[in-house]
Amino acid sequence: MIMAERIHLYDTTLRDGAQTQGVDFSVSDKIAIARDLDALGIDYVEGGWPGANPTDDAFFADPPDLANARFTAFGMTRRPGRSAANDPGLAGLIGAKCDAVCMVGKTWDFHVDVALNIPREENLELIAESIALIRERKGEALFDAEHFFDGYKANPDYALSCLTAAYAAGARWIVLCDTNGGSLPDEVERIVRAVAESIPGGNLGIHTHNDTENAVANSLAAVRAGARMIQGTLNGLGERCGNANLVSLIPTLMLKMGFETGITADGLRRLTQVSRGLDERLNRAPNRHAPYVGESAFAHKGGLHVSAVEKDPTSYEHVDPARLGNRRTIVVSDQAGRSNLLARFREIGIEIDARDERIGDLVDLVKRREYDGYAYDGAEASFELLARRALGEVPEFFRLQSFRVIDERRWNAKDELVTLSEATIKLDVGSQSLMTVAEGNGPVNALDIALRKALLPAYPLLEGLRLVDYKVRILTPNDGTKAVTRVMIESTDGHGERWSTVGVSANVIDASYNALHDSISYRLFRAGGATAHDRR
Ligand SMILES: CC(=O)SCCNC(=O)CCNC(=O)[C@H](O)C(C)(C)COP(=O)(O)OP(=O)(O)OC[C@H]1O[C@@H](n2cnc3c(N)ncnc32)[C@H](O)[C@@H]1OP(=O)(O)O
Ligand SMILES: CC(=O)C(=O)O
Repeated sequence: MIMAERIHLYDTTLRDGAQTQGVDFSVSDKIAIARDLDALGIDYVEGGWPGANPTDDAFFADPPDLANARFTAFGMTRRPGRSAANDPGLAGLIGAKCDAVCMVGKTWDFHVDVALNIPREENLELIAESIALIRERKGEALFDAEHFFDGYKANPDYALSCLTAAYAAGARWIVLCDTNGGSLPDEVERIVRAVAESIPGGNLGIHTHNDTENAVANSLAAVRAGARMIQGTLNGLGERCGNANLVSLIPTLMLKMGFETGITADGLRRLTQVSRGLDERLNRAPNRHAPYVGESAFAHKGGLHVSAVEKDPTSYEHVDPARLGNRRTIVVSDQAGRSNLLARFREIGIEIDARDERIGDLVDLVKRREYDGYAYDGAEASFELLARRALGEVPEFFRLQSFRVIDERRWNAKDELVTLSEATIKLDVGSQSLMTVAEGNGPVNALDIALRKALLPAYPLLEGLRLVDYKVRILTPNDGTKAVTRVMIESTDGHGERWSTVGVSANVIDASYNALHDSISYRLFRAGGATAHDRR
């Protein structure tokens, strides 16, 4: 049996990822992320730079126990004018509780001249002495060759002599860094091949940045040329435009290029969860379009696509989403055909004969409503109601007679400027006519409160219903303040269930009411809805 070649995965989310503008990990974030990476099967988890800030000091003073990964500290070669043994930076690395140390060193003559401002020979001493000391005191030293590709293009002999100094001093991995992120895949492949020939036996790694949107492609080019370690981050976090995205690289290496990594098939199925878990921690919306793990990565919208996917998913899927822990979704919109509707019906549990003529009517209705501004591909609950109403399955839980909303902006008794809204709503629930009034901090909030106040006695299960997201989009911007607006609402029942609804109107309050009406109707319908208002 031919054994697959092994790629070693080195994660720098907690160090280069922490250099992302707007990202600020706490110690507990770092602990949780390190554990996720370890459970995934990453070989090296770089925890940060001990000595650089109190968070990293605290993290390295009491690091998490990792079952598989080598917990790694990052730092730089010694400062000029000091011995390695007397360098405070190296002392911090030696004192850190870790299994390995990765040190960045200069390899571009321009940087040695300008940033360090020392003779080029001296930089070779910085590298060799620092690597040798770390190797002796910590067991494993890795060398991040900063600006290697720019350095090689400017002065190949000098750039290579820096690598040779690190290798001869005992660096286990020599990692070639595209620090400014400006290299292209053909250059990376050519240069890595040349290095592999110049330093035979050296374990080469690659560390790329995404400044030309080529960090993943550059990492793969380096692997083609012989690199066997990839440094990258979860979701491509990192300085400026980010680092190579390990979440994209891992499945490509394993499922397409046939490499072995420390990640098992079970680990791979955790990838979607790990990627989205990081976004959750950072309070960011996950990228729907992220390859392999995004919500849209296996979402089929075009009618032709869905028709074929229904027959065999491999017709429009390059890998099985289940292998990444992701799932297939079928989207209904104005790009849909009968197949989209039938697939969605199956997903939501509607049983209908594929030849039923109401399906064609519903396709036409969806297309007309999308033309008017509705967007059902982001409002699954509104689509389900539309479909079930067309099939006569949704009762009228309440009927609006009228609503009125008043906004008031005034100075209060404390001489502060306040804006308050008041909504009055009249509606029928069964044979009862009701009227309620409520105040809110804005017109939609007041309307929402008034609506629920009226409905709660008849439908107590609405108690936990909350709006978690509210988005307004102007659909006809050229109409100025007369523009048609689309409101998308995301609601929760307070027990983890979430659903999205949509409303469209030239009046933003009216559009909001439509979306609220669908949100409440959907909640009542899902609670068993086909019977009337007295459900509790
Ligand atoms: C390519 C990369 O992403 S490498 C990682 C970059 N990440 C970070 O910088 C985040 C953590 N850094 C820090 O907290 C701080 O920069 C520290 C604690 C490391 C150093 O802080 P300071 O001592 O205040 O120095 P400062 O950051 O202003 O400048 C860096 C110094 O290191 C020197 N230096 C840079 N690279 C190296 C190197 N490989 N070897 C030795 N010295 C170096 C610079 O020449 C500069 O020296 P100077 O002050 O004599 O001009
Ligand atoms: C080491 C590193 O982060 C870089 O060169 O980009």
